Amino acid sequence: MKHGDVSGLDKLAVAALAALIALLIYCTAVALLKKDYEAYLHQQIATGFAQVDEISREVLTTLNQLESKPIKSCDEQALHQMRQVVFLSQHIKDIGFLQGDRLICTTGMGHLNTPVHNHNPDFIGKLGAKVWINMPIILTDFEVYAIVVQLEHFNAVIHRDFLDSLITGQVFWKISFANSNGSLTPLAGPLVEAENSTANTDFLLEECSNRIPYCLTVAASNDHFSDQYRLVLLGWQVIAVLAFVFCWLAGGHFLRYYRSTQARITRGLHQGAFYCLYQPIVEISNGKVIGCEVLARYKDAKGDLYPDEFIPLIAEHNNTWPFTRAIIQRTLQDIDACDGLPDGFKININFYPQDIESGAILELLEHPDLKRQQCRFVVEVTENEKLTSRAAGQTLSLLSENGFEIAIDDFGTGYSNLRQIQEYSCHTLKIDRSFISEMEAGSIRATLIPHIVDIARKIDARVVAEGIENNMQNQELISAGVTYGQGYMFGKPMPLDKLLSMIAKG
Ligand SMILES: Nc1nc2c(ncn2[C@@H]2O[C@@H]3COP(=O)(O)O[C@H]4[C@@H](O)[C@H](n5cnc6c(=O)[nH]c(N)nc65)O[C@@H]4COP(=O)(O)O[C@H]3[C@H]2O)c(=O)[nH]1
Repeated sequence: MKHGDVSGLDKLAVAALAALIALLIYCTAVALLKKDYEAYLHQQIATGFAQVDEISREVLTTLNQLESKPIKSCDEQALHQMRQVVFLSQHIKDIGFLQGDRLICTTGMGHLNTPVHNHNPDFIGKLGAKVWINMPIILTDFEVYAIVVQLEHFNAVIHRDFLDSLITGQVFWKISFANSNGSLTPLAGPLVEAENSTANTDFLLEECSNRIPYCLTVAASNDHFSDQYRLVLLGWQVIAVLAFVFCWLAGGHFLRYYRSTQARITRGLHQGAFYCLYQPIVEISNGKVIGCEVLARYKDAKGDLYPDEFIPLIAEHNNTWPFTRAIIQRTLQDIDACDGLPDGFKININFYPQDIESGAILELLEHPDLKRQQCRFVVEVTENEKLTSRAAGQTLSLLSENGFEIAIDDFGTGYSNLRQIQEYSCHTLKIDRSFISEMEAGSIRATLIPHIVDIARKIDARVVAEGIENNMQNQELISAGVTYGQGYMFGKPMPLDKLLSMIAKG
């Protein structure tokens, strides 16, 4: 594959794009890992909720159990039963018995000489339990702040210690009481202290329970995130660097291909970059235009390409028939757009020998427009070994039988087999330009021209001399018996409207 030139700016753009892709890969990976980290934080909150749930379930079950017992006063038997419950319980540190709103005994203190009056609870739970979240309590002989839950005649005291270990991961967290006015009162957790200092809260998640009015908040810093995922992040950094190198190399390769002549040709085929010029074929004695040769040209945003650049590449990449089909289509469009071509006007179209050998060219027989036109379409094909095959001979005969003329291009330079040429009734032999250009030098090749004229006469074919550039060549060709010709002397390849005005001028 022939690659195109890639400028410094192109290289820079590819490097920038590769860097962008690598960055995008890395950022996406980090974003996914952050999501994963957030899921981990959610999990921490869920663990906290589960603990509070477990405690509240134990408290309510215990209080309901006690309530179901026939305890009416605070005698020794009742205290014994209550102490049994405390002993078996995991979280309850003390149980109290109330008459009305007066606490008259507790498992820790026994009978209270002075009953304690309850003040208003902080909240009343959905099942009717009254809850104080920060009640000063005398447990045995020291005062602590505890959570107290009361259901009818009994209350349970829970140490606030459990609040300090609700979440064990290495993250900042806090538990807050949700006040009835919607505000939050922090109760415990490392984040309460950290918030007053320099807590780094790049990640901050807060969830509230819908059963008990409290919320759990967890916060973490980017540093902690990076610590957690150190190895994975390193892995993604390596992947990003590899992605950069890969994209950079692949991008460079793609760009070289994109800029290559081959890629331009392939794109041009789909984008209509090919167009046609028409070179007049004349009667060389009087200059009368009797036909033309269709010559392909290419133009895109990058500029022009000439046949010597694109014709071989099209063959190399097996695009011969799509290309020829596009040229025929373009020619028919041009002809349709202007009238005034004389009847029997010959339109020579160049074909690749491989499309004749493969039979692809037989598609012409299905083309209604090629039959409808008043012109004669001439299949012009360069001498080539492919034309010597039996299949190629049969194809050309079929075309000839169906009204197409056959012209052998660059005659005298290749593989022509006279017997075969006769078989498929070739209509025209085109003498290669090199014979004409060497006429003035009197080369051996130039002396062969009368022989070609003789051959043509024998097979009943016309002779067209290519590349006539001056009158001296023209006169000599007339003397050698050549009737038709084309060349800069009569006209260079030109747009069809110019050819038409040339015909009109006579
Ligand atoms: N120096 C000089 N040159 C003259 C003169 N008169 C005509 N020419 C050039 O000679 C070539 C004649 O076409 P060709 O022998 O079929 O040779 C053609 C033909 O083999 C091929 N080609 C062009 N268009 C097509 C196409 O549509 N299909 C195929 N398969 N081949 C094409 O490319 C070749 C080159 O085409 P072009 O560059 O257009 O070159 C054209 C034309 O511009 C002259 O007086 N002096």
